[in-house]
Amino acid sequence: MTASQTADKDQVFIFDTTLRDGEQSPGASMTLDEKLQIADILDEMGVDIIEAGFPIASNGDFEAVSEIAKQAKTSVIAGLARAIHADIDRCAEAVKHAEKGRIHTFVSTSPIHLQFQMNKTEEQVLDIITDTVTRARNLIGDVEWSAMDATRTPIDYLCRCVEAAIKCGATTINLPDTVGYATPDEYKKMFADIIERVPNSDKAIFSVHCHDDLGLAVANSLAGVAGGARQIECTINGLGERAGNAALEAIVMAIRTRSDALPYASNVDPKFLTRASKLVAGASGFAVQHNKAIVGKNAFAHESGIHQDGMLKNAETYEIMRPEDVGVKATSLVMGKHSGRHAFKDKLKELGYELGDNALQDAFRRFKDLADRKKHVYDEDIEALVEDEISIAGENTKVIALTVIAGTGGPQKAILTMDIDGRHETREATGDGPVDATFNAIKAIVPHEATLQLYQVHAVTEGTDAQAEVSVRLEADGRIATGKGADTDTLVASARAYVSAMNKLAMRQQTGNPGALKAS
Ligand SMILES: CC(=O)SCCNC(=O)CCNC(=O)[C@H](O)C(C)(C)COP(=O)(O)OP(=O)(O)OC[C@H]1O[C@@H](n2cnc3c(N)ncnc32)[C@H](O)[C@@H]1OP(=O)(O)O
Ligand SMILES: CC(C)C(=O)C(=O)O
Ligand SMILES: [Mg+2]
Repeated sequence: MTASQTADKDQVFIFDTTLRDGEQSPGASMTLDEKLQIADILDEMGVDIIEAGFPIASNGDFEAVSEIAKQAKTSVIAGLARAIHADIDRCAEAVKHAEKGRIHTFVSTSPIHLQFQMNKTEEQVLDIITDTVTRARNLIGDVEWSAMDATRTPIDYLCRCVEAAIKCGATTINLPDTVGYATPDEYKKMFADIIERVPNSDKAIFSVHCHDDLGLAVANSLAGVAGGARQIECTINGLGERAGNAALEAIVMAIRTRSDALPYASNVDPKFLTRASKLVAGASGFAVQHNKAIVGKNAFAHESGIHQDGMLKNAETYEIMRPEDVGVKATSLVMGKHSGRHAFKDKLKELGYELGDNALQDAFRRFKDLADRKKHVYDEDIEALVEDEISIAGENTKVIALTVIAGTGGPQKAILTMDIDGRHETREATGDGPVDATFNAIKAIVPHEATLQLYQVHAVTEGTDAQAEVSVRLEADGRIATGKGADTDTLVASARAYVSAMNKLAMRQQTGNPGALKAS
């Protein structure tokens, strides 16, 4: 594989290490079946190289790399190996089933790693590089060599290591920011310097591999590419050691979306990104944070009124990517306390309601009140609210305020204020339970003799903050009327439902006056 130029854009190779570095996240172990599914989608989406595991680590890892190697259609399948013959041989054994296999061998180069992890001198490590890269190259034509902790390695020594690896046949040179320490400028300069100083640097493709300890993994990866690297090592959802690796989806979409500033091309088809993200989240058990770039639940969702208004006028006002390009069906305008009238009206239209100006204003005011009290406002909530609004529109007897004192002490007491033809009246009443007290308070304000035939409550949605939808059926003079009320407070919904039934009954008696209701 060689770096090529497509028109005015340089090709960057995407190297996915979800199944190796990603799986190194504590608690993210995946089964063989899950790994095969993930590898399959990575292959299909156009990932150039899949690092399928670390074959010496366990028999399970060996089997996973071998099986993925067998199933791969177009991707190169790589396995990781320390700078140890046994690791390299085991890796070669696992990737040999692939049409295109790669051994990825690595060794530490930084002073702190040489002293404490490896207990070796610089010269000893140089000999190890020569020995192990040569061994790998004798087993396979595609060898990647990585300088573990490259970004904390003195540049002169790093140049010598890279030179030795290329001399022994490494075709890819990876300079990882193993501990997520680099800044973008430093990382870019490191690549530019090494590529300029190392003899035969053009014989290998240089690769970035960044960790997110300082939240700079994607920025550093792109900076490394600006410095001359043409392979990017990354993971789906940024899964990986500690704070994770650079997120593949962010890299791919940054390159596509800002092709003006980042003149590179990748083979990855972004339509698969959402599916791949869900698959990895499910297999690893690491849920994706809602505000994660590209694949987070909120990446294409808007709740605030000003943004929703902008989105309805032109999606480019607040979105720099099209959701369908990354496999998301559509942008969602989430109704909540920050939403405005434009989005509310649009939502009503979607739900099949066309309200007049006044009804719309009333419904919007009630929606805002509801959103203040309720964490999630679902379509069903809005439907219940609008149905309630429609049923009381034009009624001249309305519930204004209700306070109920309930509990074990009894008797339960309701203090109710109602609007009757523009006049406010307040009464207190007790009852056998809070609903009975509430209905007695209504009767105290509007004395009538209709009888209650049915009282029914159901929750509009799930959760303790769900709206209650109450149905009340009243009967008078052989006529029957049913009223509905909806509110997060079951008693308020009950009062509304009762008053609505009362109003309807009065209309049916053609008096229009609930106070005129008589018992049959
Ligand atoms: C930055 C990275 O992501 S590096 C990859 C990290 N991933 C993993 O470690 C996951 C898989 N690892 C494993 O299953 C195990 O660690 C194994 C099988 C590789 C090794 O297990 P063990 O032999 O029990 O060794 P252990 O893990 O305790 O210690 C690591 C040994 O490897 C050595 N080592 C570490 N990196 C390298 C390297 N690149 N090349 C050669 N030796 C290395 C260490 O110095 C230490 O050797 P020592 O025993 O002589 O001190
Ligand atoms: C093994 C290497 C490439 C690595 O994962 C790192 O240095 O972070
Ligand atoms: Mg890593």
